[in-house]
Amino acid sequence: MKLTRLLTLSTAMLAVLVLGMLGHITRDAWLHYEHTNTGLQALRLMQRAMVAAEKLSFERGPVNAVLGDRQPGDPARQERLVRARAATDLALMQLERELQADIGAPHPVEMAPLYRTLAAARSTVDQLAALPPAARTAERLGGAVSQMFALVPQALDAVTGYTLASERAYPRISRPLIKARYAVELREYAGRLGSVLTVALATRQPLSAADYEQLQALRGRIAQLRQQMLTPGDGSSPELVAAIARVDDVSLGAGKQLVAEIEQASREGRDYDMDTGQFALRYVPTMTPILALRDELLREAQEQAWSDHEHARYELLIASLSGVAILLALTLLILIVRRRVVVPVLRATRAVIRLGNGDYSRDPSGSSRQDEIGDMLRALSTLRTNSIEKQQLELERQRLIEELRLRADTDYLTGILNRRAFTTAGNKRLRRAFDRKESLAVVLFDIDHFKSVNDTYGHEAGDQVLIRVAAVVRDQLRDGEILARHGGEEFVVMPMHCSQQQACMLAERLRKAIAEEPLTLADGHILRVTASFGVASAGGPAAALDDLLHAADQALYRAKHKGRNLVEGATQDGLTSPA
Ligand SMILES: Nc1nc2c(ncn2[C@@H]2O[C@H](COP(=O)(O)OP(=O)(O)OP(=O)(O)O)[C@@H](O)[C@H]2O)c(=O)[nH]1
Repeated sequence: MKLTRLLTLSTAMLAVLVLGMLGHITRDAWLHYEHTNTGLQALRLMQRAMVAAEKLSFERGPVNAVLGDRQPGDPARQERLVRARAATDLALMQLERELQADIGAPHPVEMAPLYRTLAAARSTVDQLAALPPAARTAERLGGAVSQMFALVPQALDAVTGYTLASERAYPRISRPLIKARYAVELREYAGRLGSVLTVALATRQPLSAADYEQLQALRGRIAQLRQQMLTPGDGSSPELVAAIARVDDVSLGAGKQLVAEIEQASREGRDYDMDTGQFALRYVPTMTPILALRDELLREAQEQAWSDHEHARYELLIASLSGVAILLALTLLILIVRRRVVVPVLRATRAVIRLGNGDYSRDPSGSSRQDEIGDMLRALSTLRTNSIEKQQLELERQRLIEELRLRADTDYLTGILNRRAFTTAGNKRLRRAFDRKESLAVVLFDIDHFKSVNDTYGHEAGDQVLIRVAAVVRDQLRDGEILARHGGEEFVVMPMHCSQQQACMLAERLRKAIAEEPLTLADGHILRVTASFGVASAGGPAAALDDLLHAADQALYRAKHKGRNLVEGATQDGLTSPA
């Protein structure tokens, strides 16, 4: 697998793994954060439901006052009832508005039935209050009070439901929430304690046996709730301890005392020194410390919930930022590896391939990096330099070999082929002519009276004559026609395939050219030389080169003998067949 492909695959796999892991962590953090958001909303709903329950409890005070009032009633009492009902309606409306938002859990309160029950209870109260006091029988009064009692449990159900939802999101606030709910219940039962007296106070009758029983049960429940509010050493804050002390002092102290006084008067058969309205005016304020206690507990729970919520938000932020940082770091790492390792390695690979193919055009070094890759590139650069030197040496060697070969084949004086080279080239051409069944001829010529040139003008002049004659003949020949110095002042020509007659014609042309060419010597002398030619050809069954040369030599001898400066062709007798 190619390195780039491997890197791409590894990068993709790593990215998938890291993204998956980061996605999982961030999703968890997000879900936890969402969970705490839901918890906060549940907490708000719980508070609203608590306030609604409290207002429903509170409304019973003015109701009792109106039910025990004369006819026509006291406007102040009416006014207090109107205000209490408005406060209840506002609390219920706020609860309903809060419910509009979806918290992702079934709502434990149905507003429509609550509104219906409330409307019915209020209607009963208003009808009863409109009657003359004598017509308000204990039974009817008890029914109205019971209808008012029935409202609060519905709100308390909502409180319980939202308390559980809040606890799920914030397990740590479980204890203050439960205690706050106890406080709401405490307020309700303390209220009921006063409401039990309504019938007796309104009708100016002693408390019934059922009233005593109910009072007893309520006191037991209140004592139980009080017990659960504060257990020794449970780490409650000083503010909470103070709030409970105030409940003990005011609600459970003064409030209970007021109820006990009415109860005492009832037992003794005395007339009550207050009606329902006066009782409510004194009794209802004693329950305020319970609400203060509830608010203190809620404040504690809220603080804790906000702290947990902030922590969840912080964790989500950290998870998101860490994810982004890890992704950035990974991307940077991959880019660095790609730039600093993969790309140079690929460059080095291409350089090695180039060097292997003998392409030294580019230097792979080009880098001042001090790591292993830099070392490798420098080593490749050195290899390239060495290879270039080696290549140059090889070229030089080839050139020298070629030069030596040329020198071995070349006559040192005239620059034309020497006898050895002619023998090789001539034999080759003769074989080819034989294969192709072509005729071939040789022209042998010798400078006439050359000894006298040497003798007259000196050996060097003789050399110049040899050089000039070779040049003159060379100019007369076409490419492919061989000219060689056969020895001394003797030359040989092997034209392209031609007959003896054609060869004789060529020889004649050469003879004329030599004879007509004035030769200027170094000392200024001009002389003319002639040459004698012997021509021999091998047609049909070819002759060996030596035989051809021999026949040509014989013809040349005859030319000399006949007076020189002549062309003489060989006779067929002068040839022998090749072996
Ligand atoms: N200057 C010079 N002379 C050479 C060279 N090779 C051979 N000779 C001379 O060529 C001469 C050949 O002489 P001969 O064989 O007698 O022939 P010739 O004088 O040319 O007379 P014919 O061939 O009969 O016309 C000799 O004097 C050789 O010394 C050479 O390379 N340079």
